[in-house]
Amino acid sequence: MDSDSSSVSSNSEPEHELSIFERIGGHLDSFSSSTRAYEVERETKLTHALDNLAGSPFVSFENRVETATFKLLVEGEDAGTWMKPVVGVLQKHATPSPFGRGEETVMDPTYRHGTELKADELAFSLQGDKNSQYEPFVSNIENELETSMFVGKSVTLKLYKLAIYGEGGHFDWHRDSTHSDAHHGTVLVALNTEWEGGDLMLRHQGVETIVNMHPTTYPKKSGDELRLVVVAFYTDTEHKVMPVTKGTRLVLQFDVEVVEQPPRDWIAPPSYTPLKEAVHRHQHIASRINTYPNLDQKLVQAVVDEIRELHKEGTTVVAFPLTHLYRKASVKKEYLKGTDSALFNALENHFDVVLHPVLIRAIEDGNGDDSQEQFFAHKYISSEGDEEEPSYAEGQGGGVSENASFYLPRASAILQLSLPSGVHLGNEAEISGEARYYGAGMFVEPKSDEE
Ligand SMILES: O=C(O)CCC(=O)C(=O)O
Ligand SMILES: [Fe+2]
Repeated sequence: MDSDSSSVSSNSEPEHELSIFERIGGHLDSFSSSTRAYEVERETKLTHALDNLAGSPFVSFENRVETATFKLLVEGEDAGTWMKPVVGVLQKHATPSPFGRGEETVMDPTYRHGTELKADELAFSLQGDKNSQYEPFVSNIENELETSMFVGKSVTLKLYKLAIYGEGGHFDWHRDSTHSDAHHGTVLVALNTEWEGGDLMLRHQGVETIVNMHPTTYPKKSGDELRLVVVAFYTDTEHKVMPVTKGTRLVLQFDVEVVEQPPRDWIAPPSYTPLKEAVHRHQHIASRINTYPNLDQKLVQAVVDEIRELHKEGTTVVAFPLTHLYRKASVKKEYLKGTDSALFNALENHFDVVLHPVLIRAIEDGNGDDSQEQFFAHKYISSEGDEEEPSYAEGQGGGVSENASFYLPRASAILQLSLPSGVHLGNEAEISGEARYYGAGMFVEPKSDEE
């Protein structure tokens, strides 16, 4: 196993942010009981646009399903297992890989050099073999993608081919062809062979990332367990395979088909409330999945358009959470990170945008099976009074702001606003309900000179 290739970098830095948050959590000033609440809206066009922006353009993770029993059969012939493939048998049946240049499909070893086996030539278990873990392996990947790249959608994996790269094998920069309207992603999984070189490179918004696809071994009492690395990217992500300098690289390629549907319960039992589920998802991603920021201008524009629409319909203040956590004093334009910064800059061209620390309050409504969480957002106002906002500080607590809403996405921001249990909040007794979520929000109004 070659372990010295570049490793995947992660931008999620959740430990860091949560620990900052934990530190400031102890010092939080009291909430003003006079702040008006913002009604929280979920599952709207704007929250979906924010979810799309929060979706990572590519991810990688280890699949923990045991693959040792997976066989490899080519046209019925035994070609070993995923753990120990018999390269010679695979090669015997494989055909050279072409690629599309304009309208033509061509062979050009200077651009692409490798062979492949199509899905219908392959099988992973003998007929009637009931012990195969292949189904769980696939659904594990589907579930992970529904929490990371395709939030709020339903995902199906379809085996497309097995790519074989011997010494000198490579594939220059390209985007994958799509095979159906529903086909929006590619999943790659390298089988357990020895190879050097052959790095997979991904390019998104001009930023190149190298992903180490070598399987990892996990020591277990019952013997070492092999864990395969899963890489997934949107079909329009440019990628490339560097020349293999030694050995053979075998890569399974799957098409990811995406359906607009509520996702399966990937981790949460039915009794889980949406926010509990969100917290789980965040912890899960933080500990298991490498994600990357998405700064796609089309997705940013979709958010701009949606906000304009809401203003037109009479919601004068459109607010939503930031993706990252910040120290309270750092909730300022100049400190914004990644997507938050890109979005703020884009919105500022069209609207008046204000940043403000926010608390999301969840109130349990009813009990037992009928219990539902109701959400309210509050601007966090320091007890020093220097940040009081007259328009939202009048009246007694519990009032709901009119013509203003807080839009809570499924995925992005609220996950990082979630409070680790056990952190004590300064003076939470002043508001009813359980104060669990902190962070900051963007408050977007029409430009005042346009009114
Ligand atoms: O083998 C790989 O890692 C990727 C191959 C690829 O990009 C393709 O065949 O389209
Ligand atoms: Fe490709």
